[in-house]
Amino acid sequence: MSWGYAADNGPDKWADNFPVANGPRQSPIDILPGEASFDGALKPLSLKYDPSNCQEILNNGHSFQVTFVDDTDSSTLKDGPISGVYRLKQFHFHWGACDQRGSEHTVAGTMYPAELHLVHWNTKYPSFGEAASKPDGLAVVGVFLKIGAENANLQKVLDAFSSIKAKGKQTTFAGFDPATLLPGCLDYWTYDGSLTTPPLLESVTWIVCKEPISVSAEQMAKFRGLLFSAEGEAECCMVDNYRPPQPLKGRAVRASFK
Ligand SMILES: N=Nc1ccc(S(N)(=O)=O)cc1
Ligand SMILES: [Zn+2]
Repeated sequence: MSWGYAADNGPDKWADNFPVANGPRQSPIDILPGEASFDGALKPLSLKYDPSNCQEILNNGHSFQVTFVDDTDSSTLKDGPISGVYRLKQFHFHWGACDQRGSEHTVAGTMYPAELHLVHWNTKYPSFGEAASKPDGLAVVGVFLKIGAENANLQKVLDAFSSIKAKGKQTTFAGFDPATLLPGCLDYWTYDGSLTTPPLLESVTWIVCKEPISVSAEQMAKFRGLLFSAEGEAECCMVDNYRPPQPLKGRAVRASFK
């Protein structure tokens, strides 16, 4: 049986097949702002995305993701805590069955209803797959979602959900600018971590934005209409697809802001 988020294959069982689950730099973590150290050497994030690189949207049975063409440096992340050029590969979300849970990172124990992950890979390596096994291979920008006003930019993504309700469904998704999902202020916390789903590879420089973006309660309900299950299987709502915070194990969390 493959990994998931249920009692019999969820986060507490992942170490059975992926022993790195108990490694020294696992993600997510609970971010304690009072213990994060301001680092004046941290640069502002430089995110430059080309909407024409947006390719498709798919339900992979764990989340939905929007995938980008990554064969040129036209959609990249630079600066911030990283050196070199990282290319955008995909973005996806994690969310809860109710508005009180769903994010992976927490802030002083506060859980948000959802969390956006923009996944980038270091172009010093030949591909995402190669980069994913290197300690400096990936950089993921995390953005919290908070219940508030309807988010018109996010709605463009949700409008595609009818075509990808079940696991394995995908459809063309063109011309979307992921920069429209970023908060106005790009202050961030950063630490060395991992993928938050199997294979849980310890290759991610995490960059978690302090400022959330808004999502309406009705929009969150649409996330919960997606299915973990494939067509023809017993329907299982795609909710609570988040890993809880993992031990910090001595890692430093730095802040780009005072
Ligand atoms: N296999 N690819 C993955 C990419 C990103 C993440 S996450 N949730 O850490 O951004 C997990 C798996
Ligand atoms: Zn993620």
